[in-house]
Amino acid sequence: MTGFAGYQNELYLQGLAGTVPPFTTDPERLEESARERLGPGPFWYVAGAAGTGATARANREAFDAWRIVPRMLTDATERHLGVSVLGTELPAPVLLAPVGVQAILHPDGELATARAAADLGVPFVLSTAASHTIEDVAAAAGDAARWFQLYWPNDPDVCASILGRARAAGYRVLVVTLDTWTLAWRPRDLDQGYLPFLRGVGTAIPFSDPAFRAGLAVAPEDDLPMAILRWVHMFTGTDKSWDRLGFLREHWDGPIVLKGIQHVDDARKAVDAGVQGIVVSNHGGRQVDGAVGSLDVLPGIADAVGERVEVLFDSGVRSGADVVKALALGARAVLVGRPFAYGLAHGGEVGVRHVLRCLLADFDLTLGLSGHRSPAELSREVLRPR
Ligand SMILES: Cc1cc2nc3c(=O)[nH]c(=O)nc-3n(C[C@H](O)[C@H](O)[C@H](O)COP(=O)(O)O)c2cc1C
Ligand SMILES: O=C(O)C(=O)c1ccccc1
Repeated sequence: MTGFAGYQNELYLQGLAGTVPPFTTDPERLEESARERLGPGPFWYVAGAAGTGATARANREAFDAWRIVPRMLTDATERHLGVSVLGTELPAPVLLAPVGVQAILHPDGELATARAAADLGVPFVLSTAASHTIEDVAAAAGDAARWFQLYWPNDPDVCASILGRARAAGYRVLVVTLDTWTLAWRPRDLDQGYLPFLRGVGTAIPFSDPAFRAGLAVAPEDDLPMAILRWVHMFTGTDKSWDRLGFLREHWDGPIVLKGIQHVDDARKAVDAGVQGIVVSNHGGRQVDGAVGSLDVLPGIADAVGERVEVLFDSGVRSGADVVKALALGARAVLVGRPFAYGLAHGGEVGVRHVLRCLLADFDLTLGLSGHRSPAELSREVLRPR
């Protein structure tokens, strides 16, 4: 067995030789062991969700509401997992979601994640709230696909400067996150008094930005709280609107993807705005409590937009079966968040690579065993409601 499923063989052969994998292959156990490794601050910051956690639960329930109906004797021994996303061939329909402040999980943070992703050819989406700069992460990623996620600063000079840096450093796709113009009510973080951002973790990009620094009376190194406050003010606020997307278009000549779409009408507005893609996402349940599961809204959105924008999906993807379900319901590819963050916490680059290889192997095998040779063969016919 070759391809991504080869990781299964590798692990069995290691087992034969008396060794077991350095980290668990099971996503739930991985979360448990991340909890043991990390302090409560970082662990709950990553694992936590908005309010009562109802949306994060709804994300998982939405996956559980669908069941795969396997087909036999289809000869799915040879499989091709590759998909084309926004003009690039990816080895599999999986990307790493933008996750900020990765230095709370491992000192190498985004550098380690970018290396692991590059090694597998999986695109890594760098968050504006990263712990390393745009340029350093680009260097770590080498030739691999680079995507940049924007927390859209109110200050146009700072926004233009950050976008210019990302373009100059070779990032091609811009992901604009719409659902986090302020942080939600997150009781875990409030009870712990833990927000990494307020400790200056996740500020590498603004603090290294000439336009941002030019607006400060005192350098961030000399007055950290003031610089953090200014940045928080800059990326929170409600002055964004659909008509202002033109500003981003003027400053970005590659594909633009809007992240955080949950309503069919917003998906249609994205089409009208002329962007190239959307991420159907509720931020892993971290923003609106009591919201609909992200997978529940995917089919309606996919139907509404058709081929006019590329539809990506995230929030709650944990297994190969989840990837099959999201693709069958209309996603071209999925992004994963927390699982790779736990991998990073376990072993930096090696941990992220392990988690990714597990997910890709699981997807490869689930796709094949359910009778399919490629993502293109997945449609709603493959699923049944529970
Ligand atoms: C710790 C953490 C930090 C995140 N930071 C960002 C971020 O900086 N920008 C962003 O667009 N999304 C961010 N997200 C949301 C993810 O991109 C993604 O939407 C979400 O994690 C998907 O859900 P999952 O964790 O269930 O896979 C973050 C998520 C987590 C868990
Ligand atoms: O925590 C998050 O979900 C998130 O998106 C974020 C926002 C600001 C800084 C770091 C992460």
